[in-house]
Amino acid sequence: MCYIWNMQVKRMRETLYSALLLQDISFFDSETVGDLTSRLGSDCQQVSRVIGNDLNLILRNVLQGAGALIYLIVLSWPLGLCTLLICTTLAGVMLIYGLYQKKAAKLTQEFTASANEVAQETFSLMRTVRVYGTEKQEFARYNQWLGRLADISLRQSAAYGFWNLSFNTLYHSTQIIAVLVGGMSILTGNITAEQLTKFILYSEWLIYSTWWVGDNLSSLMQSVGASEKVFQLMDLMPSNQFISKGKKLQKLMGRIDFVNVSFHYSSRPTVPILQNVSIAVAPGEVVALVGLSGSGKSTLVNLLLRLYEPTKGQVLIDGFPLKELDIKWLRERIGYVGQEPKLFRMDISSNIKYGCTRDIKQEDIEWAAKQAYAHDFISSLPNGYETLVDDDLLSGGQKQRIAIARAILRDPDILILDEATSALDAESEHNVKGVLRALRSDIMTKRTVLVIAHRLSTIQAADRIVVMGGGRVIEMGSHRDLLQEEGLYARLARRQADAVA
Ligand SMILES: Nc1ncnc2c1ncn2[C@@H]1O[C@H](COP(=O)(O)OP(=O)(O)OP(=O)(O)O)[C@@H](O)[C@H]1O
Repeated sequence: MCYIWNMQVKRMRETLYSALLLQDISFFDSETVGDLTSRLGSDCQQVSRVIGNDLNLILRNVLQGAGALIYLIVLSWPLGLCTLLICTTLAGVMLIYGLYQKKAAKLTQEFTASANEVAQETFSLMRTVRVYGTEKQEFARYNQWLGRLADISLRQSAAYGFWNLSFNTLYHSTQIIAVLVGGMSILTGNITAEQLTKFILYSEWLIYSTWWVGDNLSSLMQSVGASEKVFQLMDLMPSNQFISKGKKLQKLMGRIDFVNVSFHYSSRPTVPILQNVSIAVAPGEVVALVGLSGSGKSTLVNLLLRLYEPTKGQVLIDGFPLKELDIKWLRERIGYVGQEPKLFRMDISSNIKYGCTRDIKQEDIEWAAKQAYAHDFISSLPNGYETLVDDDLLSGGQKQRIAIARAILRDPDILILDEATSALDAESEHNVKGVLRALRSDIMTKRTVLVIAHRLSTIQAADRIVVMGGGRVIEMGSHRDLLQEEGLYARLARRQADAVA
């Protein structure tokens, strides 16, 4: 038992390692959360059972059956061959049954993963479900998968019944044949009554061994069906960025060049997301990316973070292709605040110092929180910085301020803000913008900043504004220049001004 448990933990560790530490982010785009979690849970359990239990029992019964068969043939070869024929038929039925179980196990895993996915999605989107009153629809969606699972298990029971019937029929046939053929052999004096009794006992032994092998083989096949996906995952080649040791520069200056970059997501190979994008960002420059929703701004940032590789062109940092740089070293020097910061279920201090590799003191954490205007609300929480964060505890703006504090504490050479202030009220946004301005203007810690924002008021002071449309750069310049150009930026700025008025 302990051995099987250890095996299971080992498989779970290997599976998680393979997914988390060796795969690119695109791997997670193509997998559902339910599928991945069931691989870690029930699939790994099945794999351990194969190694720890089924194989052992199969081997023991094969040896026992082979011994019994040899003894039977020695006792009486015609009777031995009849029993062998029956056992071969039984093995044939067993094989078909085993293959069916393998297929059924695979479907069971898939349906369980889909059911888990629906349950996880419903629980995480509970507010939306409540507000839209779709509890019954969600229940029906879940039930639909459970129905499929029930259907499969019904078929599995029917197959088991067929297998049991075949076994019983063939088992009793052996006894009938033994009595008939054996009785005639006694009459003709070929064997003695004692030999026939031994024969019946050993043939029972053989057929039971065959049954045990069959039973364990079918559960082995089920495990193989379930474990295929675990092994597929463990066999995946690790991503290049984790195996090749790249360059570590003495100092990151913060120059960024997107050179003729084109990109599409592998899940939608026919939809170009970026087309021949070329942008050069000087060290210490603040560049804002604006454009309509879906124009590819976040994707460009994803390429800079090397979450995806460009399909054409390249991204250079300080003149070096991203691929040549040590990815861990580079990411340690980049601060990133995303659109909807999700916090970890840890205390606030741990969330702020998350991913920081240098030695951090509590004063540093509080300093960063003060800079991000998060200190006051954190202090008012019952346990202050020790408060455990759960998703309902903090508002969107408060989470965003914690994420900004995390980026500030990192003291990055390149700061990326993807709609980082979208959830803040006007006053907090003004305050945080002040901090971000200070962060980049400090001569000692001058850093390159890439800002994505829909609220154009956020980025007016940027050194340069890049306007994107349909995956291309369509305008570039300062706020004032772009207003004069009368293009998309000017139109967007006018619309936002109208909306405020
Ligand atoms: N992981 C993904 N797989 C497939 N397509 C994706 C993925 N992420 C984004 N896309 C698609 O890429 C396009 C560009 O998305 P992106 O998030 O880069 O736009 P954006 O300009 O940042 O939009 P927004 O301002 O709304 O955040 C969209 O059409 C989006 O549907």
